Amino acid sequence: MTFIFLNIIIQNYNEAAMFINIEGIDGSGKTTLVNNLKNTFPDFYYTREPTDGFDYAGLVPLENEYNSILDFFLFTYDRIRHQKEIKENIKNIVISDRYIASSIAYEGPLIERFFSGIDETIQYLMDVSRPVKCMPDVIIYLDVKIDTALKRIINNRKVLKYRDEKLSVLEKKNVLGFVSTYYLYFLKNIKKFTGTDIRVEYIDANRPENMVLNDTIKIIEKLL
Ligand SMILES: Nc1ncnc2c1ncn2[C@@H]1O[C@H](COP(=O)(O)OP(=O)(O)O)[C@@H](O)[C@H]1O
Ligand SMILES: Cc1cn([C@H]2C[C@H](O)[C@@H](COP(=O)(O)OP(=O)(O)O)O2)c(=O)[nH]c1=O
Repeated sequence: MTFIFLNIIIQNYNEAAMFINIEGIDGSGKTTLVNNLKNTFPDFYYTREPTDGFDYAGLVPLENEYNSILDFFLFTYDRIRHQKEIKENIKNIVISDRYIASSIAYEGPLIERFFSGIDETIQYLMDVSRPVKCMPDVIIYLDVKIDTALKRIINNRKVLKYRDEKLSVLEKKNVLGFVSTYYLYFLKNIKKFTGTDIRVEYIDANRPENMVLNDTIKIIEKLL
């Protein structure tokens, strides 16, 4: 009996590893941070959204007034398929470059027009996200000034993503303003919207990448 009991404890312990999301607007430095983390914590499992199987062709141009509803469901469909990969690796520590908070932040502002405001919008998006069973234990948000992020994207010729090719820099700046508002509101009220105790950590990502990395390492080491 003891052996079975011990085995259950070990199993639960393994499943109780950690799922960390790295979030932030385009150009906040998520990909750079994740690449640096891979050198520091090579044994963690790294993933990202949109996943490699994402249906970019399904996205509709921004000018289509219903694009955000369709985009939200495309990203959520991608996330539901992503569950298997996360569950299979959760015995370890899983780090995802973007996850559910990205859908709230990017699709929320454009869907708000169907609702009375940000609260009702986010509540709706979380309701239709119920098939997403893996929720993060920790969200690390890279907080960056929009102008700083835009400069990084443009200077490094990081094409404004698929939906953004047609946007002027000013329009993209405007979009990222709404995205930041939704990100910060969602994260500030994370317990209300998710019903779970997700730990949120904010990192000043305006600073050089080594400082962002060091802060992140300190956060993760405290969690281990
Ligand atoms: N802390 C930083 N300071 C200055 N430049 C950075 C920093 N982090 C990333 N960059 C640069 O900014 C650009 C966007 O970074 P990236 O990691 O791709 O951002 P994201 O994945 O959040 O869109 C890259 O060219 C990268 O080299
Ligand atoms: C995961 C996700 C990403 N996105 C957007 C954010 C990015 O602008 C774009 C592509 O993400 P990504 O390839 O990660 O670009 P970035 O380097 O900016 O992080 O997809 C959503 O709109 N909703 C989502 O659910």
